[in-house]
Amino acid sequence: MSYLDIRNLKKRYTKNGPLVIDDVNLSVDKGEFIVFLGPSGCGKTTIIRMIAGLEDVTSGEIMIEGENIVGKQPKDRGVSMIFQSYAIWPHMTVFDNIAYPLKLQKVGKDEVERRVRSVAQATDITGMLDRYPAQMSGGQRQRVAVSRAIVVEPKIFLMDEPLSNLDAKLRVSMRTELKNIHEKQHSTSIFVTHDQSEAMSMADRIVVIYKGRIEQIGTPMEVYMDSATKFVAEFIGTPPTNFFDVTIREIGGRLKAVNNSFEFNVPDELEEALKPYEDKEVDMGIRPEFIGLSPELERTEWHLSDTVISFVEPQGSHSILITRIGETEVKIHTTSHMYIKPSTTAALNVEPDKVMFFDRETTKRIRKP
Ligand SMILES: Nc1ncnc2c1ncn2[C@@H]1O[C@H](COP(=O)(O)OP(=O)(O)OP(=O)(O)O)[C@@H](O)[C@H]1O
Repeated sequence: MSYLDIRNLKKRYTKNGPLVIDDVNLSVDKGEFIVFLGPSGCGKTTIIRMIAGLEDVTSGEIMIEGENIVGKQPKDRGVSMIFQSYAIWPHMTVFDNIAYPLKLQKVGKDEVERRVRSVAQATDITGMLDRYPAQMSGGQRQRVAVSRAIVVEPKIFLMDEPLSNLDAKLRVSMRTELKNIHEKQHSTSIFVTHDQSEAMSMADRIVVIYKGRIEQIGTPMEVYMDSATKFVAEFIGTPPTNFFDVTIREIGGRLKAVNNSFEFNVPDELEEALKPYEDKEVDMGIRPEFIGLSPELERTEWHLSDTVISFVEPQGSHSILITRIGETEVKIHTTSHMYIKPSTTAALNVEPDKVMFFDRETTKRIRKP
């Protein structure tokens, strides 16, 4: 049994309405930092509101340390939550804001003093305890909201897009701060975001959610390098994965992924997995950094196509090149500082073990058996 176990969780907002959460299962270990990642409307907020007890569960169980908390009052669940709009009270000092939940729990005065100061140290607002929220910046107010949520030492700390009201620069620095606070407090945290770079930089494990279902659970590197579905490969990474419509065919005794623009040799290790797809259409995905460019027109066994580069977007450390293969726009992320001029003709070769194929119907990755 894990620290938090979510089993067969389902949610309908109305009796005959759609299942907005459709059989979610998740186990979280004590001290983990979990990020729920997915597009707007996929159900992230609904799940954490059900954990917090702010929303009814249609069916399923939410177990914390082996006890099913479904049906319990929010205040009895040992869970704290902060929101996008950090609701702190304007008429109270920072100290009183943080102390408030402890006073509700009738914690003694000395203990309140000790815990507020200890949390304020972790969130780096010790010098501001006598201020009022109006005298603070957005980032500082969000730190007060975090302090107030963690001062009660919750079993689970839930955060619903807590950084989205902050400006871009502060957002990035608050990521590191929140992660630091998490490390110091050893809290078990669930953080909701639709921003994949926020998820990648903060999570121990990412839960990718789409249309009320979990697409994949994994470390940031796992969901990036080993995407389980077409949605995950598309949603994670900037620029996103390039996709091609291809048909699997045997040509000259070799399995190939074919369309009007290329005949690409299926990598050896995927031959067996792709054999049942012969004469069927599948989606082929390649991340922009796994397409190699040869202006000398050198073609390897894993040659995709020759092409003319249409646009170049220099990024300093690398460039993003934009081209077309047939009807498909393709983005290439160069791995060096080399500058390629627009209108350059080049051969595109692929790293064979980085090519992904997805089943058209299930959208799942076709893996070697
Ligand atoms: N109170 C409600 N009544 C009916 N439907 C709702 C209600 N709240 C949310 N929904 C629907 O449930 C689905 C999931 O919504 P939810 O807010 O959980 O998504 P989300 O992933 O958190 O989105 P966002 O990133 O935009 O906040 C959506 O289709 C939404 O329209």
